[in-house]
Amino acid sequence: MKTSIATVSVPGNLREKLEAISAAGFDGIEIFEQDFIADEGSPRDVGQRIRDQGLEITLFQPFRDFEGLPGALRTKAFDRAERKFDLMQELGTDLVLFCSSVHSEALGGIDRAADDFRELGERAAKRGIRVGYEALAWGRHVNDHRDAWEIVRRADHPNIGLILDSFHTLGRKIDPDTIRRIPSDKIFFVQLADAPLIEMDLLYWSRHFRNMPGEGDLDVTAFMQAVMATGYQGPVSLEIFNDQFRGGSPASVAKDGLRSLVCLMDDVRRKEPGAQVDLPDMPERVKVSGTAFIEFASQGEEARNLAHFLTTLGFQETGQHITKDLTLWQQGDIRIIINQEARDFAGTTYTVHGTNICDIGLEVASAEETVARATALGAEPFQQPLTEGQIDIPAIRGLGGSLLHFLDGSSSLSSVWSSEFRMIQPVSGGAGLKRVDHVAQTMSYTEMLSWTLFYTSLFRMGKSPMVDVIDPDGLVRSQAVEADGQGFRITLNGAETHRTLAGSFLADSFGAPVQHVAFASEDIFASAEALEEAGFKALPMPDNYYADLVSRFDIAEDRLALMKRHNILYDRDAGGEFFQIYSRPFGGGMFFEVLERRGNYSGYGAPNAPFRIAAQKRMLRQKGVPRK
Ligand SMILES: O=C(O)c1ccc(O)c(O)c1
Ligand SMILES: [Mg+2]
Repeated sequence: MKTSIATVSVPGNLREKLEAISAAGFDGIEIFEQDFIADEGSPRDVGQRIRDQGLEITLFQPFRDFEGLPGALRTKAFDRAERKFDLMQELGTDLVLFCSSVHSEALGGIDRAADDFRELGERAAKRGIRVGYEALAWGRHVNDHRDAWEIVRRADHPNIGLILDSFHTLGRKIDPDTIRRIPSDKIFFVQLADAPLIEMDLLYWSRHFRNMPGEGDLDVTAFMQAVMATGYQGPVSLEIFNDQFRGGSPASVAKDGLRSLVCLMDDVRRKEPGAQVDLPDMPERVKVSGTAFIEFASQGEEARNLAHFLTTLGFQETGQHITKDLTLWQQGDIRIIINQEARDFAGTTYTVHGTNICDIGLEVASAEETVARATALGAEPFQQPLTEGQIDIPAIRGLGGSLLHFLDGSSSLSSVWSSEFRMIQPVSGGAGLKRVDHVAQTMSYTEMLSWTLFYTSLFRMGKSPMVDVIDPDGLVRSQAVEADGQGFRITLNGAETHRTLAGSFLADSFGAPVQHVAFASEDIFASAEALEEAGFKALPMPDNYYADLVSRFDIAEDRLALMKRHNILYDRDAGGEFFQIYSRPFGGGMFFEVLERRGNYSGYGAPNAPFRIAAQKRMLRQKGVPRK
């Protein structure tokens, strides 16, 4: 399988783009004409530079407004085509994309366009060039791949073929199965892009919101299944116009591109048994059933404060590591580790971020398969020297360089707690916190799609619709990614400015990955009592909040009084009810949340977010943290 990506998909200048695309491991590029024009090199030099990076030019694009023109305009279009053929020969590529015309004077008619392409095919053939025709979703007369195919079919020339682009087909809600009837030798090239479902003008949507397959809401898998069912064996190429990527890093955009492409093609071969996809085998997405542990890196006074904080949340120190400076804190099924080692991985993250969550342990169906799949998709396996008696737990790098460790039911891994920790007291019920409900990771907005792709390509996890969280000082976008069965949930919070609570945490901690952890209780009121007894101080919520709550929901007086007393926040959706208590901030702006879901409430209390963020900012100011 030949993998390719359009230069327009990657940020930077042409040199930076090529370097990143080559380093990511692509076989080729579609050279977007703008990127070539902006470069100072001659066509020959640029072509050579591309080949020197080990890349092939799979396509030159786009050629606009060719077909259907009358008289002199038609002659001019053919002349223009000849000039671009010259350029292609200098660059060293034989395939060009002609997109359907948007010219105000272009005339319609399938036969007229077919005649133009037949004549163009003759001219192209003399140069050994092939022309692919793509229906832009907003083309003036042709905006559907079925019409483009009919034109190509009637042009009936070996040098004229069809180019398919998932965005134009799926964005117009055209059934991708219509592709199955097209002969594969007439499909010259295939471009792939996904996009979030947003109602807007097709052209604007395409030029600003496309994203990598799997990052959006279009069924790119069904599209590619149909393409592969024809027997197509040509390049599979990403063509992504996206504003977030333009502001991102060339290396990570290119790397994500290859991850998304490999993941897509792996899905395609599983769902479309006839498809011939020559990719190395990899295990399928792995099921995550829960959070095995949350590990903090901390030192000295900060570590003592954290330990005390955990005590007020009902945790008890239950174990100590046999060789390392690690303490284990438990309550219900929750395990928290405080790692005070100065030298190993945790120590390094402490130096950079201060107290932070440096490692999350996940319970998965197979730890070995998780790492095998992650590696096949370009994630970085992690290893550090083991001390005597330490078990080698499979791990990879996750967000912000933090770690994800994987535990499964295999005997060696499941014995880690008993073999590596000396138990000092049994686990108690504490304040009734049962398990980790979710972990909230913070990142810059430009990185959000990347981490969504990371989780959904590795694990059996799905994303829920993005919600806007209104911070008094800016917008934070929040994307929940949830494991099938809901045993592990993560919210990805993308900050656009450092003035938001998420953004200032990110800036102050130099990119620490986790801002808060939420624990699930099965009786929030009992937990609130127990927390109070343990010395926990909730984030105070203003009376205005509760006055508004009673106006929006039917809440009995005595219950409202209890909620007010314990600073319990409330929400309800079609599935059920939701209660939350926030802690006060600690460390560099981290916090905990205690929550109870009743019925099938599936959200995260987004309507409460503006009020609790305002309350958190108030607390931080009272603590003397300057407002940015
Ligand atoms: O937005 C455009 O004009 C444009 C150009 C070339 C393409 O291949 C495409 O899909 C869109
Ligand atoms: Mg295209």
